[in-house]
Amino acid sequence: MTVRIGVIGTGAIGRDHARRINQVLGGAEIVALSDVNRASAEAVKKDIAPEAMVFETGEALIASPDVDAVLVTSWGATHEQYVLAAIAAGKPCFCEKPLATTAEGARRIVEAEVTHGKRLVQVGFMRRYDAGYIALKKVVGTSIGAPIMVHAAHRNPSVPEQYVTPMAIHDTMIHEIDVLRWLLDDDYVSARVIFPRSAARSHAKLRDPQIVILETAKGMVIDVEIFVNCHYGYDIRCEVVGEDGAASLPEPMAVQMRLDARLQNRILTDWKDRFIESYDVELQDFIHAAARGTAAGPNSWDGYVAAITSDACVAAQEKEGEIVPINLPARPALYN
Ligand SMILES: NC(=O)C1=CN([C@@H]2O[C@H](COP(=O)(O)OP(=O)(O)OC[C@H]3O[C@@H](n4cnc5c(N)ncnc54)[C@H](O)[C@@H]3O)[C@@H](O)[C@H]2O)C=CC1
Ligand SMILES: O=C1[C@@H](O)[C@H](O)[C@@H](O)[C@H](O)[C@H]1O
Repeated sequence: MTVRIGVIGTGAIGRDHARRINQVLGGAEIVALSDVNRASAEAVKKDIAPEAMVFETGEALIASPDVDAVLVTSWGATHEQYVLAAIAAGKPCFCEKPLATTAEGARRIVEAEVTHGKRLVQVGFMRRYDAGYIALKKVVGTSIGAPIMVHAAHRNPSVPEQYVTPMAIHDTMIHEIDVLRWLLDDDYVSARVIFPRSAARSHAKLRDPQIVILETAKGMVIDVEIFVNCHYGYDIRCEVVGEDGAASLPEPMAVQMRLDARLQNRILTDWKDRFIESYDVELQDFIHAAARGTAAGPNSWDGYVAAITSDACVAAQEKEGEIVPINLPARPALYN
């Protein structure tokens, strides 16, 4: 079966996901596109999916009998309405992070999916599909023994002036919030944020860098440095310290050069390149599940937990240095 997919939001990542579905992956084709900026959808049709229909609204795209499954890649604040519409239509839906911009919104999606009674939603936490994180997960709790601490860093070379302090959590660190919970098989119980002096390249409305300290239910302590104007490259680091040893996320493959009396490795500068294979694998997983009328991978519950944790981290930014508790409701059986 070829899964007929409609994409809502054809900006940077929507276009890239459309490209991978039509040109890289198997088992699906892009049949529908929609964007509030119609010219953007028309451009993706012209360049990537000439057979696709362009719909005036995301809701019309979801309702179309020609669409089997939906990709939501519009701005974060619009995700909830489209995911809820896809669930109401009984169609599998891949939603980019965040699942919703409020914990309340994510809870509404969980409730709708639970009422539907079957998984339909996959959240775009692609790091769970990254070969490096998968290899790291294999040694956590085995070769290095039970984990005790994690030291992680998320560094972007630069961000635009509109990027303000809370975005460091719900736009950027949300990836660590999800992947570390998955890596450690644990949940968070508190968050605390510490700000060093701001870097010279930071902006007026951004305190950058910052360090978030999370504690987990099993007693682990995690520090995550978020530095989004680090200048030198896109750098994702993660070291897990266990009872018997420590393990680090592998560096992305890079040719090592001996040049000009220096030993050199290129450092990537763009998240699109750093996780290119993970995006391919996550979407292939979505296609396989969608062909069976369901969803796999990170689920709505993971999106909800990430939203609750993000809110706590933002509260912790505002109460600099204070410990903010994180309380999770009971997990519905659908997500066990
Ligand atoms: N997993 C990952 O690593 C990444 C995830 N993202 C997520 O993907 C989403 C999109 O990000 P980008 O592509 O970078 O943004 P973008 O701004 O390049 O594209 C978003 C598109 O959505 C359209 N749009 C906005 N509101 C809409 C609505 N109500 N209905 C239909 N279309 C609408 C805009 O016109 C724009 O074309 C965000 O939620 C972002 O957090 C973005 C980058 C990386
Ligand atoms: O999701 C992403 C972007 O939206 C975000 O702005 C970046 O900071 C992340 O590194 C990237 O993976």
